[in-house]
Amino acid sequence: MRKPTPLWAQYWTLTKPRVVALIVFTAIIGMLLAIRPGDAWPWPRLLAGTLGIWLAAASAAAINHLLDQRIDKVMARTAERPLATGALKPAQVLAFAIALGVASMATLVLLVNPVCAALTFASLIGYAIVYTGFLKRATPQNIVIGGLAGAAPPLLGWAAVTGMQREWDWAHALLLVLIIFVWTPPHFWALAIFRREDYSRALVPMLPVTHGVTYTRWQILLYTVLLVVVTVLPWAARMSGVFYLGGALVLGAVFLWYAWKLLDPPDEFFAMRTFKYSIVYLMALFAFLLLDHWLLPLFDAALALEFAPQP
Ligand code: HEM
Ligand SMILES: CC(C)=CCC/C(C)=C/CC/C(C)=C/COP(=O)(O)OP(=O)(O)O
Repeated sequence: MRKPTPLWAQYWTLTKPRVVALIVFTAIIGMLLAIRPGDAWPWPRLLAGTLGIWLAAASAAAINHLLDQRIDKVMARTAERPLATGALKPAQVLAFAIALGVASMATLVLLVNPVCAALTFASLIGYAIVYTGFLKRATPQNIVIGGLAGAAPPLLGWAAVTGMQREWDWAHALLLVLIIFVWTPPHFWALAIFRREDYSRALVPMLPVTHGVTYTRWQILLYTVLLVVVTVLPWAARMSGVFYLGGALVLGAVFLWYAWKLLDPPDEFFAMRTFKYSIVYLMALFAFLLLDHWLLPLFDAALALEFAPQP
């Protein structure tokens, strides 16, 4: 007999821990890119910003569980979620989501800054209410438009550090948002192809259900080409250097290979492999942005010291 899942683990599931981990990772990278080499590190804002953004994303994820109970019960992938199985009651989930949301706003308003708090609140509403409550049920463009909320974290991180006061803050942070925004359709539609029967049974109008698999595969390829183009922009805007550019192009070439092969896949699991690669891709791309911003200047400084003329 299977051991029952402990109560704390049911609440932990509500926070979509793995998705939110990557969301917070992109927010932290937004923070670290906003600090220029030579600036002092604003540790209290970095820590409180990370906590506040995590709390908001976790609150949004819990609201998503609450509003999607009917859908989650019908889909095989989500049928074990705490509300679908009855392990938690809607009132418990609502209380948990409100507690996380209030804690998030208190942290961001009191310890970070109002710009970061307002943008984070807008993302929370964007995902939990606009995407989950309306778009998801209304149009196959749901994840394209709704993707804006999931793409916002680097901007939230950037705002935590700077308050968006300096020249170029918006332009640079929005480039990072644009990358995740364009990444979201290939990320999600690859999974949706594999899980299309789930969505069809739950009457959710995802693209493979409304427009078919072949059309969705072409859309994935189209967005992947666009993604490779937009990932060049941080280099073109002189925000990042050639180390980042090289990494982005290699990662992009592999993503293009997946998207191309998905047009005529070797087996039905290939869409799932493409989905998994999309996650590795985003983690690695943001790691390249960070290494390029922080490690290369340190390396250059060490080299300059080594070869500086001796007095
Ligand atoms: C509207 C935008 C998005 C949609 C519709 C979407 C959809 C999904 C779905 C349906 C799953 C499967 C979840 C599961 O089975 O538990 C998933 C997994 C995942 N997503 Fe997304 N996603 C979106 C945006 C994002 C963003 C912005 C990130 C991070 C920056 C992200 C990171 C992940 C990760 C890391 C997983 C794997 C979770 C695991 O291994 O359990 N997603 N996504
Ligand atoms: C404040 C802030 C940064 C908010 C962003 C919050 C957030 C958790 C975004 C993740 C996007 C996501 C997992 C969408 C899938 O929802 P779905 O309902 O289509 O997937 P499901 O079927 O797995 O529930």
